[in-house]
Amino acid sequence: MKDFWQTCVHRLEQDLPPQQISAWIRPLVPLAFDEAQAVLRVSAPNRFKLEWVRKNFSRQIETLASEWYKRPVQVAFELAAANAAYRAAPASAELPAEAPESAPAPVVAAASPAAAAVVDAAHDRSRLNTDLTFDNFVTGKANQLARAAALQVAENPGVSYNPLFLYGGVGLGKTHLIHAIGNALLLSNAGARVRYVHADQYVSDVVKAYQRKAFDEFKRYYHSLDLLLIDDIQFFAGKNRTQEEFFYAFEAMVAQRKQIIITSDTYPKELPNIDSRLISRFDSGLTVAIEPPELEMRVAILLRKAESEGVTMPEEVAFFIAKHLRSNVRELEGALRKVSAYARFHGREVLTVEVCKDALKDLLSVSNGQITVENIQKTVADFYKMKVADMYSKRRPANIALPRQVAMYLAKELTQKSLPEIGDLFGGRDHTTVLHAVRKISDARSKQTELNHALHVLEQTLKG
Ligand SMILES: Nc1ncnc2c1ncn2[C@@H]1O[C@H](COP(=O)(O)OP(=O)(O)OP(=O)(O)O)[C@@H](O)[C@H]1O
Repeated sequence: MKDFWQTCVHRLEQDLPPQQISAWIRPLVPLAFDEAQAVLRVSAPNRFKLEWVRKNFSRQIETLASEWYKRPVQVAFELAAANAAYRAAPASAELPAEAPESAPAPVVAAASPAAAAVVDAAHDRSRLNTDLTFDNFVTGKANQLARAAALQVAENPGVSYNPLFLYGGVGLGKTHLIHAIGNALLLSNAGARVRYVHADQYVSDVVKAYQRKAFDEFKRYYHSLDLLLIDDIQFFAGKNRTQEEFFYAFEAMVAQRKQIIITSDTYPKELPNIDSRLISRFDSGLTVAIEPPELEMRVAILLRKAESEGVTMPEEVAFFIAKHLRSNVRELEGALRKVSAYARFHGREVLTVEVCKDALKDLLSVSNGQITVENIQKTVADFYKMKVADMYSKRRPANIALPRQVAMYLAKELTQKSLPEIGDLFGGRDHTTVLHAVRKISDARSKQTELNHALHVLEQTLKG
């Protein structure tokens, strides 16, 4: 094992420049070779290094290991024990430790060992996922504006659009794009203070700061950032203390030309239960939508993701999946995982349309249009013993309003219809009424067992 590793490093030294060897290869520690599984375990000192090495050097190391052990060897990278323990600590408990350093680190090129150490530390603090970059973000009509704005902000933080407000439906790449901005900024300026935070986490940080009477530290930390990426801001709804704190952080950062990027499932004026002074701030920079991807883009995404996972996907297969699954990118990723697992399990080396039809049977029956809004209205009306006509009527007694909202929720969940289309099919209601119903039922479902059960029965009935 030791001999192998020495030889491996020696061989890599012949191919790679010395800075890369000292930045990425020397910090690795060979742990063990598992004879039975032919797996070589190697540890990396931190998550950033681990991901970088896995992406950039694992093939070379695997080839060398396979030559040495005379059979195909896989390399498994893991975090060094001390760091694994650090990563496992709850995020919010680390808040005080993340207080800003006194001076920004200098801008450094990412390849030198010193630079690598700075980038590592910055990534660990920032909570960025280094896998989400501009390079692997597929662009099409649906997101080109958002991507262009994101690039612009990554290149000139704090001076172009502040805040940048990105909104769109679930699974369309908002989170991906804001991580890409953070990663790009850290690559060009490893000393930048970047922080990604989900709105929920921010809310719980506010609560903890309140309990520990640590608001000064909390404020100092957030106000000192160069780039704050805050995801899913709709989760601030009704959280008044959080909104107030965020308002101060926002004002302080924008005044110092520090960049704020916000994502949400809807545009600022549509955000329910958010203070109007915050809403007007959200809208004061640039607000851009990310739309659902069009067919060609869905195909491109599937092909790109398949390739990066080492799956050979013929174009006709990608077209088949993309034609049937239209709503979002997360759904496409799920389909790709399902299809490749199915093919592996059934020993089918080549992905074909037939394999996809079998593997995606459940998903396809929903998106094939077998479930229509009319069908949902009838099924829900039967279930609640009311007249179908009340689905379209303007009457609003509670015994009608709830089933109608349930039907709207199911229409959004089980069909490809947009909110305005659903509104039309429910007696010409506004899309905001549908949105309200979808949110209300989805929230109530997570809290009320009885409602959840009813929805489950309805879903099963509709899916056949
Ligand atoms: N244009 C794209 N190119 C490549 N991958 C994408 C693209 N858009 C989305 N993805 C991938 O799809 C998945 C879902 O995207 P993401 O989490 O960014 O969605 P989101 O809009 O933040 O959704 P949510 O509102 O549910 O948080 C991620 O794995 C992401 O990497």
